[in-house]
Amino acid sequence: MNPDICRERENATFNTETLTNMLDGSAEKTRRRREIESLVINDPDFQHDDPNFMSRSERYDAAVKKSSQMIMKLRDYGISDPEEIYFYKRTARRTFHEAFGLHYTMFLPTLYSQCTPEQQKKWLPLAENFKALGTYAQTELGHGTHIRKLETTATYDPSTQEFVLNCPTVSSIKWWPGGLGKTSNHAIVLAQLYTLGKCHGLHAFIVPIRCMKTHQPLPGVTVGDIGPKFGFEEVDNGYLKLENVRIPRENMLMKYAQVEPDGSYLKPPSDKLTYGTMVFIRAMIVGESARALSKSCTIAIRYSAVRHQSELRPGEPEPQILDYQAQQYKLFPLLAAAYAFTFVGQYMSDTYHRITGHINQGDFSQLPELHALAAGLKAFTTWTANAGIEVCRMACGGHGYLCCSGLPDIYVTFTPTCTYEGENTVMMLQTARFLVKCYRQAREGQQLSGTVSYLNEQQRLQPQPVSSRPTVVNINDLASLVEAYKLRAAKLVEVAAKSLQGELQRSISQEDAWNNSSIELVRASDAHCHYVVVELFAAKLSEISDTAVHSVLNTLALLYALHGITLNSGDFLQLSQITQRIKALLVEIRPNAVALVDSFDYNDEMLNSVLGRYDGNVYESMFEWAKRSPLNRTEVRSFIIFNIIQKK
Ligand SMILES: CCCCCCCC/C=C\CCCCCC(=O)SCCNC(=O)CCNC(=O)[C@H](O)C(C)(C)COP(=O)(O)OP(=O)(O)OC[C@H]1O[C@@H](n2cnc3c(N)ncnc32)[C@H](O)[C@@H]1OP(=O)(O)O
Ligand SMILES: Cc1cc2nc3c(=O)[nH]c(=O)nc-3n(C[C@H](O)[C@H](O)[C@H](O)COP(=O)(O)OP(=O)(O)OC[C@H]3O[C@@H](n4cnc5c(N)ncnc54)[C@H](O)[C@@H]3O)c2cc1C
Repeated sequence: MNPDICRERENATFNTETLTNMLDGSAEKTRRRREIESLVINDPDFQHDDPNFMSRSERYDAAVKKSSQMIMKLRDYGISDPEEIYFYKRTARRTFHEAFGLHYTMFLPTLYSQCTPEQQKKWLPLAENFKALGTYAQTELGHGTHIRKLETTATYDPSTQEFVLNCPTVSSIKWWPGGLGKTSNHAIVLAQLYTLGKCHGLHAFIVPIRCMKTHQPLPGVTVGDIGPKFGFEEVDNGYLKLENVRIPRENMLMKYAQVEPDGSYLKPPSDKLTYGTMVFIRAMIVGESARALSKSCTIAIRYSAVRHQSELRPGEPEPQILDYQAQQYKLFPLLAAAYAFTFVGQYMSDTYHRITGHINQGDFSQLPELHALAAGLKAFTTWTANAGIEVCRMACGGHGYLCCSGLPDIYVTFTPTCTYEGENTVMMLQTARFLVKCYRQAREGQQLSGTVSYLNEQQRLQPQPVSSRPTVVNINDLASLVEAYKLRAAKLVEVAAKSLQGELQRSISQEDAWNNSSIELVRASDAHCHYVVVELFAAKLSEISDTAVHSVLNTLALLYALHGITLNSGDFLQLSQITQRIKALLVEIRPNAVALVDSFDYNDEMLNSVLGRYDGNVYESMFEWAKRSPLNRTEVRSFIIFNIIQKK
């Protein structure tokens, strides 16, 4: 064990196991999670070479094999709890996505949430036993964001009681769905529903695309892989062109909207229920932001504890780079954000399941807030985590740029979360739409609830414009900082609403006024989400009984909130002493940095990083990894070079 990293652990002021248990929910949950992870770690079937040493085709084949192995093994172990399945899978897939990912994350959830009981009776056994292997095909070449303009059509033929599916133009070819190119034999296809000559907008259909026996494409189906990408090399994101493909009427997902045998259309309680799977994934992505950022912090901080470089004081030994204030200022606010997002991810998941429970009982009243919250927090946390992973990579110097550091793979796998499941700017604008509506309701005296109730509070407290009030902050008191973020959010929502109002008074259209206020609208949503994160971090602290853990997390929460003020100082009165306070907090966190990342409890296999190894023996393992590179399998690779040298 590296002596530096041993010393770091000896210097910690809290018990990492206590914090790990808190993050898991209990000591028993930690035990069970580790037990499941060890099933993968000790399984020779999952000991394979680094995918970075493989070609794309080899990586895809290996991913399919791994997905298949996981299915068999989970069955053999009798593991069926969704959270335990997730622990097993994330250990096995390490930093990469799995070939059957979309089947689990979107195909099955769509069947669960949008099929009638009769349709579930038919399709769930097929899908849960992987006879029907599916994906979620919504995006087209011409449209990803603007789904109301998707062009694929599903036209009902009452004479045969079938839907006829077509991609009428090049721009209507389905493009991007994960697992579509080579893996899936079915797809949930989002298409414009036409019946009795009328278009009823976007609806979801189960479409067989490959023969369940031969896996060959079915008649009228052109399908394939879209080619190499920035990352996601294990995933066969694909294209799908449908030409007069006929499916039975019963293949339209009819829990909310129906087409009768005669073609008559029964509309849903809300036309946004078709968008339900997207809200689910957005809500789950918040937790993924926390995991990607916490992994990156674990790697960068452990490496920074064992890396010695440069000279702090003449004549003294080279210090640990973690002792540089600049290095701490890079990494510790990200560590704080990783904890903040861990708590927000738990809150978002709980809120999603609570509200969808009400929706399943027919209460749709909280759907708008769920949509706005999931959209905003997905954008806010992925933007922060995406940038943070890069900071962690660069904080590791040259070695961070090696694939064996784990950081490039974390980055290329995570970065599309800013785009897929709702491009982040578009998502922030969706949240702004909800905030402006709530602001107007508060002005009219309506009582708001949930995460926007502060808009009432600000109206009641002081009638004058929020923006005219000074932001006085007690920088040592988290409650005071929460208030500052609340006031900032209220101020920026008001600024955005007034910008819209001003544009409208210039008698331009609502749509142009909206577009001309987009900068303020995005800033208002960002401020709202930032307040929600700070508020939730503070609320979590009130649940912690262990004084040592409470103290270290309180320090992180203060750092997160104060650092956020310095990043947005224009929205707060730049309090000069904040920087000094931040420096003091960095010093406070320094002895606990490694213990704080240890508490995330990532085993080496899942971290997949020679820099972030638990034992800190980075150089030895880097050298061993490099020697395994395929280029090193022979001493002389290119005889051309050899001949040139000989000719000299
Ligand atoms: C099990 C573990 C899971 C872990 C998962 C994490 C890892 C995942 C790994 C890999 C998976 C990769 C997945 C990627 C898959 C995809 O990308 S699928 C495709 C995703 N595509 C999108 O997200 C499209 C984005 N665009 C839209 O959602 C919509 O076009 C829009 C919301 C931007 C606009 O919709 P539109 O119908 O035009 O509505 P508006 O006119 O803007 O607003 C009208 C009202 O509708 C409300 N609304 C909009 N969307 C929703 C919704 N989803 N739910 C509820 N309500 C919604 C909106 O607020 C408006 O309401 P008001 O009129 O009252 O203001
Ligand atoms: C790795 C990966 C996996 C994917 N998997 C799937 C999948 O499984 N299934 C599926 O259906 N799709 C999938 N997608 C597609 C993904 O959902 C879309 O790419 C995403 O929704 C963004 O849409 P777009 O590509 O049309 O971007 P665009 O909307 O064209 O974005 C381009 C720019 O236009 C801006 N813009 C667009 N509209 C507005 C507006 N109203 N106001 C202001 N600015 C705007 C955006 O902010 C952005 O800056 C995947 C994509 C990726 C990268």
